[in-house]
Amino acid sequence: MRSDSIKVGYEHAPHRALLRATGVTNADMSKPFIAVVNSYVDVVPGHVHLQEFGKLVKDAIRAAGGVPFEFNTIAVDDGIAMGHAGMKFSLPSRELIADSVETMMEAHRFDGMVCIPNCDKVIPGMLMAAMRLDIPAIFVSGGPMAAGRTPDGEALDLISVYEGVGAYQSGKIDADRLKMLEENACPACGSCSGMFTANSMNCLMEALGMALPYNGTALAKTAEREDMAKRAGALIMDLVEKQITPRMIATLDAFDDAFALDMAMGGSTNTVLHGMAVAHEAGIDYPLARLNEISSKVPHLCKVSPSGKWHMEDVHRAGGIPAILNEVHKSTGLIHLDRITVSGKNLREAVEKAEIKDDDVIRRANNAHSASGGLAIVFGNLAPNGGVVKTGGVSPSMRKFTGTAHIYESQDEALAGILAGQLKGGEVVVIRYEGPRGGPGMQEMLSPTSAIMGMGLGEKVALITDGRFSGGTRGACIGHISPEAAARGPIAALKEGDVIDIDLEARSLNVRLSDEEIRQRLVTLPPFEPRTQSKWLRRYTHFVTSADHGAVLED
Ligand SMILES: CC(C)(O)[C@@H](O)C(=O)O
Ligand SMILES: [Mg+2]
Repeated sequence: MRSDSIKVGYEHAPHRALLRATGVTNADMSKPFIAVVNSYVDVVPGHVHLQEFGKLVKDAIRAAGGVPFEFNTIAVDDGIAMGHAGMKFSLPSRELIADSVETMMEAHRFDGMVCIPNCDKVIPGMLMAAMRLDIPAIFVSGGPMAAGRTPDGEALDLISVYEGVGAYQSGKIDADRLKMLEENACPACGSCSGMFTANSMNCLMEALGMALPYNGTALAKTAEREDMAKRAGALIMDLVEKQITPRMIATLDAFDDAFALDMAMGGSTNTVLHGMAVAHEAGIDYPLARLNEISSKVPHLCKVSPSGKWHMEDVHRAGGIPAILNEVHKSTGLIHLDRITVSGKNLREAVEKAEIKDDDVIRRANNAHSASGGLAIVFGNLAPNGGVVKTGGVSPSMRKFTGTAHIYESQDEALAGILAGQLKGGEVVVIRYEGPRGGPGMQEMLSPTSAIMGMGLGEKVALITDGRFSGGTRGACIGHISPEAAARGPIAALKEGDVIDIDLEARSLNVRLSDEEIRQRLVTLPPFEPRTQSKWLRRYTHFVTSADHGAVLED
């Protein structure tokens, strides 16, 4: 066992002395040492309940013959970090989590790990570490929050409040309504209840094979979720015994299946960024353009908030991720069912018998929202290396749009301008210098996109950025534009009033300028100066790579 290198032999008497002081007994010394990688923090509703949740896992490990050792990662609450300088730290926290899990696992030679993520960056951070280490691992998430309800029963979620801000600013709702939204949108612990980034990633882990069936949809603090924790604590012992490791599970076929699910369920655009980063750590160079090939073959079957009225509890009730995967399998033949998963069984075991129990929530392929998937990658002279859009969240009238550039040099400037009523309609809002290096930290633009929707401008303006979006963003919003402005991508060449053409069917994003004009404009720009005094973020800007490679740090 890996852990023999800290607990076997006379030369490890000091190590054992220390382990005894933590409560390890003589009998424990011959057992596998299992890390419980928790992410309990008080400030995130998706993590506030994970202390007792982690205990369920530890007890199960011990009952199955292992010795559990729990440690914690950080967890950023994107919704609280949103709309101010705090959001610059969100994506970089993913790298801190990956590196800290690697550090703890390597320093203490654990034999396996049960990872307990839930919200946005914690899932990819832990998954990146699991792929990097390639030591037996299983994931069990903290679970989604239930949807909120207005006093008359209308479903609410965090995005209702974000869009409420724009509606209040433009006089569409009063202060009492905004207060009601604030008080009712998030009823309890769990990851915010729509198909936002946390739930998207927790669902993708089922398709990847790194989490048990229903990991993405069984609500937090339910008997079903707690049973999943207990099963994960027992299953890690089998994975260690059989030496089934993450890279044996998360193969290229597994990533293809995860992105096929993403297309069918209309996941957050962040799944593209994080999926590329996790694949990179698994040693797989996943080409961004491959997503369009998958999107063209996989129907969009499920519209969950912000793209529709359903929430995770509805998806669970309707059959969950296994039911979506089964419908994709039956209608496209694309899903690789005979792949091993952390359950010790093949994907087929959970998927083939799964039925759709409510075909309003999970549509059948012959009645899909669209024949192509809910995400797309656009290319063109503004995005030579790609841009990402959640097509499932774009209204039909905005899938083809031409507008004049209204340029903001930062998210803060854009939010202030939008809320001050600067937009009239017919514009393409350009928010630049918010890429991985330029921001730095590639902020999510939920505040500006929600303000646009809340002010009723969603059918009148589009928005493009080298930053990224929240899973709660909807509308004609294209993000992750690569190369970013700080890397002198063409988005840096744009001037106020330039005419921009967006065509989602053609997967294109272009400005009506010649290549020579773009080149001329770029060479006149001054050298880029990092825009942060933060020591950590300054270091981050030196190592971060482009969004089309997952914005990972250079190896
Ligand atoms: C605040 C949210 C909804 O978590 C957002 O940050 C996301 O990425 O979905
Ligand atoms: Mg987020």
